[in-house]
Amino acid sequence: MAEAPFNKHFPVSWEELHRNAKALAWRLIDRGPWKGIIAITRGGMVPAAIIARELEIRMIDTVCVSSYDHQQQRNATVLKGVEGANAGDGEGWLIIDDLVDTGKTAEVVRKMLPKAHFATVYAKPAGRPLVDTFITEVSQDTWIHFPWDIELQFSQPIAKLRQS
Ligand SMILES: O=P(O)(O)OC[C@H]1O[C@H](OP(=O)(O)OP(=O)(O)O)[C@H](O)[C@@H]1O
Ligand code: HPA
Ligand SMILES: [Mg+2]
Repeated sequence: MAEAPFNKHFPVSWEELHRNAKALAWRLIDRGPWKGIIAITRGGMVPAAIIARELEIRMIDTVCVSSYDHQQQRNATVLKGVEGANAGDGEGWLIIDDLVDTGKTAEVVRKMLPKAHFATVYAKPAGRPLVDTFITEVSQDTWIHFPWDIELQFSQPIAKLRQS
């Protein structure tokens, strides 16, 4: 498959992620009570932890899905479904992921838990119809760099960038 054309880059700091995940918790609190959270690994575990803390939810399970090698999308492969939580058709449960991009991951997980409420911090237009609640939309050609994938490093002065 050809490399996806991500023309724009959107780095997210830990503070920004925390603030946005907390904003998501504010949106979700009045739609509960929630029986528990299903976090989509791995990216969903960080916002899921923040939301669980804010909503005082201690029942948390995971659905383990893998669909990207860095920016290269593969088929969404389910490595583990919901096991311990007894979530049934998902009624009253929250599914949390960091983002929806093409919506492939969301599609697979929605089939497993059709009545669950699917929430993400970020959404791109193609995935947006599959999410019930999200906080920030970015364009389809933007790659979001999460804080766990990046580190502080030297940045060229703008003048130097102009010269190259
Ligand atoms: O809407 P989609 O096009 O399916 O993309 C969104 C999914 O891709 C990323 O996960 P990834 O499979 O890269 O695994 P990770 O969470 O372990 O990084 C992200 O965390 C979402 O789960
Ligand atoms: O924009 C993205 N950023 C990080 N992981 C992703 N997985 C799909 N799209 C993205
Ligand atoms: Mg993921």
